[in-house]
This record gives sequence, structure tokens and C-alpha cells, in this order.
Amino acid sequence: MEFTAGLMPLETALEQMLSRITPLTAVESLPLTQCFGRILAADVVSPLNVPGFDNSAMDGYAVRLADLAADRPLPVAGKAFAGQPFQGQWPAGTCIRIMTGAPVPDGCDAVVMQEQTLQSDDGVRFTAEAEAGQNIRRCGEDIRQGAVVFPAGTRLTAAELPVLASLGVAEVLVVRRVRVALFSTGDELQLPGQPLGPGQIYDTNRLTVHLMLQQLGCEAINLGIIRDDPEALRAAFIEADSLADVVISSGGVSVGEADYTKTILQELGEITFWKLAIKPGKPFAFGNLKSSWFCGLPGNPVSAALTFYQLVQPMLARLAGNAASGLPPRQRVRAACDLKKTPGRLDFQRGVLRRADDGLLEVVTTGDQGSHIFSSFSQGNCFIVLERDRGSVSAGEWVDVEPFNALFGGQ
Ligand SMILES: Nc1nc2c(c(=O)[nH]1)N[C@H]1C(S)=C(S)[C@@H](COP(=O)(O)OP(=O)(O)OC[C@H]3O[C@@H](n4cnc5c(N)ncnc54)[C@H](O)[C@@H]3O)O[C@H]1N2
Ligand code: MOO
Ligand SMILES: [Mg+2]
Repeated sequence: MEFTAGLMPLETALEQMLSRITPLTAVESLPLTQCFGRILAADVVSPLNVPGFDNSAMDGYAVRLADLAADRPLPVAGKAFAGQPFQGQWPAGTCIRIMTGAPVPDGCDAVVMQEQTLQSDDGVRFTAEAEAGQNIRRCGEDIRQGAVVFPAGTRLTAAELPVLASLGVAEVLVVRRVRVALFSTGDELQLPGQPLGPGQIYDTNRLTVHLMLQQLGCEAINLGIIRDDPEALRAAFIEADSLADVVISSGGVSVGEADYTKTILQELGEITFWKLAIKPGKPFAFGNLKSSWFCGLPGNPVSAALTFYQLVQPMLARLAGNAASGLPPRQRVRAACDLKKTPGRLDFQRGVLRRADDGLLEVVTTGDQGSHIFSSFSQGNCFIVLERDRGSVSAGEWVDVEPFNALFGGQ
């Protein structure tokens, strides 16, 4: 049986973090090409209709239904191109040659696609029934002038930014980027590219955090590796606090004799909470320094990535004014194998979500779930989220999964 008394549930921890944090108020106006991943600071109200006019969805002929009823060839009275509307009078008993995207001429009931016509010297014959409105894209059917297109708090991606371009918007008001200072702690840590001494390992957490911050559109201030020495740590905390909105460290938050993170946090600021009922990630610490928020990620690489993902990411989203948490929804699927679990902590195992032979989704473990097995993130594509009080799972039982690829920059 695990020792789990006094551990805070994940939801309570997240609530405490989010309730303390207010979004940044500083904003800047940027051209759309620089807005990827940024958060809208004000509602965008559409200055126009999109489409801006009724236009053709096909290359073909603009017709009046009354003329088609007569069932004789219709001479072509003119042409309409995208960017070059038909101008002039449209005589009864004729049609207009029209291209995709061209404004439909006044009085047009329908556009008949070219493939449903026969052209001859007498004019155009129509080989299929035409319905009123067919192949006409109506003014404002995508976006109405005056409508709120995106509310403040929307994260701008390649889905939203082209919509703003379609409205003729060139620059948009976004929240300034969240500044995050990060460092790793540990006497055993070495930089990749350098030879390893006895007992040393390469620093991976700083890269994980740096990449995840990039992915979230934050400004990352990377302060390197800090030794397990209270003096050095104190100096790093003070520098980080002076530079950033949020300070993120990894390592040194447990109860070992070189675990100084909490001591320094308490000395320079306050600890809001420490120790969560989650696995991995139990010793995660949250608090504040003089002018910044502080997140102490556990040193084990999977624990660091998981706590960043589940707690720091939603917190950064809130600070950036992002209305969405950024976490994908959980879904319930069948476990395709047994899963080992001890009751006491909410468990985030790594799994592979896949389609079973019967077409339904199922999940299978990536294997060893130790919090040092970082390769489980590239072998898997989701967390298998097992409830706190649940014990081991047998194949065929239902479990929650939460896809995680997005934050790692995958598909
Ligand atoms: N007596 C107890 N010991 C431990 C407990 C506990 O409850 N009681 N919790 C364990 C859990 S769970 C975790 S998680 C770790 C957290 O440890 P720390 O945050 O203090 O981190 P360290 O001791 O500095 O390192 C732990 C582990 O991770 C490796 N590490 C650290 N930083 C990095 C890095 N930047 N890149 C790669 N690997 C890193 C480090 O070498 C250690 O192996 O505590 C348990 N102990
Ligand atoms: O919480 Mo630790 O993160 O179980 O390895
Ligand atoms: Mg430790």
C-alpha cells in the first residue's frame, strides 16, 4: 500500500492555481503572420460580409429559371469572371457565361455547371433540371457583417488567422507573450555534447520544458543547469523572478538531502501547495516569488513532462488570457491489455490508442511505466487516466484516455 495521506487531488491543485492567476493585461498589435499561437486581446467584429456578394460556385452559366422553362437554347449574352463582373443589361432569353468566384449577375436564379450543358451555334442547352439558388454562394453565408467572429481569448492558429485575412484585417490586438524563465537543478546533470563524468546524466527536462513553451507561444528564458547548492539556487531564483512572469524549475522538490527547491521557494516567496495525488508527478510544487509564479516540476523526466502538461499548461493558458485550457477531452475506450495500478493516486499511464478490428477504439500500454521511461511518450499517443481509487485493470474494462501528441508537437 502506498503512502498517500495528505496528497492533494489534481483538480484541487489546478483550481487553486487558476483561481490565483489573473490574465496579463499588456497587449500589442501585430500583423497576422506574427500572430500564430497568440491570444486575441479583444473581440474581432466583422467589418464585412463573407462572401461579400452572391457568387458562383462553379464554372458554367448563370440562368433565369423562367428562361429554362422555355426549353430552347439560350444564347450567351456576356461573361462574368472572378474579379471582372458582368456589366450591362442581361436580355431575357439569354444566359451569362460565368466562372467560379464571379459575382452572379442581377436577376440570376441559378448557375448550371458546364458539364450539364451542350454548347452550339444556337446557344447553350441544359441537360439537367436546375433548382433555384443552385451553385450560388450567398453574400454573408460564412460571416455576417457586425458579427463577433472570434471573442477575446481565442488562440489564433492556421484555422483562425485566414478568417481574419478574409475580413481584410491586417493587424490584430493580441496579449503579450508570457515570459517564462526555466532551469534544471541537479549536480548529476550534464549538457548534451559534453562527456559524462561518473554518476552523471544528460539534462533532458530543460529541453522538454523549452519545447513545450515554444509550442504554447511563450517566451522561454533558459537559465541553464543549476547545481544542488542553496547559494546557486537562491541566485537562480532571484534572477528568474526578475526576468519572468513564471519561473519553472525541475528537480529537487522531493525529500532528499539535496532537494533544496522548496526551502528556497519558502525563503524568497510562498508555497501554495506541494505534493499531489497523481502518478507520476507527486512532488510538484506551486507558489510565488516576489513578482512571478513558481512551478517546481519533479526531476523524473516523465513526471516533469506530465505535470507541465496537466498543470503548467492550463496555468500558462490562463495567464495568456486563453479561454481554453488546451487539454484535450478525455474519452472512454476499452483496455486491450491488463494494466497494473495501486489505489491512492490518479495515474497517467502512457498508452497507444488505436482502432480495433471491430472498428472501435482501444488502448494498449506502452510497457514499463517508470517515471524515468521518457521513450514512452514517443511510443505512445495518449495518457491512460486511471481513477485515484481504482486498482489494476483487466483487459476488456473501460478506461479514460487523453491524447497527448499535440503538446509534443506531433499529429
Ligand atoms: N523518500 C522519497 N523519495 C522520493 C519520493 C518520495 O515521495 N519519497 N518521490 C519520488 C518521486 S515520485 C519523484 S518524481 C522524485 C522527484 O524528485 P526531485 O524532484 O527531488 O528530483 P531529483 O531528486 O533532483 O531527481 C529525480 C530523478 O530525476 C532525474 N533528473 C533530475 N533532473 C533531470 C533532468 N533535468 N533531466 C533528466 N533527468 C533528471 C534525477 O537524476 C533523478 O534520477 O523523487 C522520488 N523520491
Ligand atoms: O511522482 Mo514520481 O513522479 O511517481 O516518479
Ligand atoms: Mg530528489
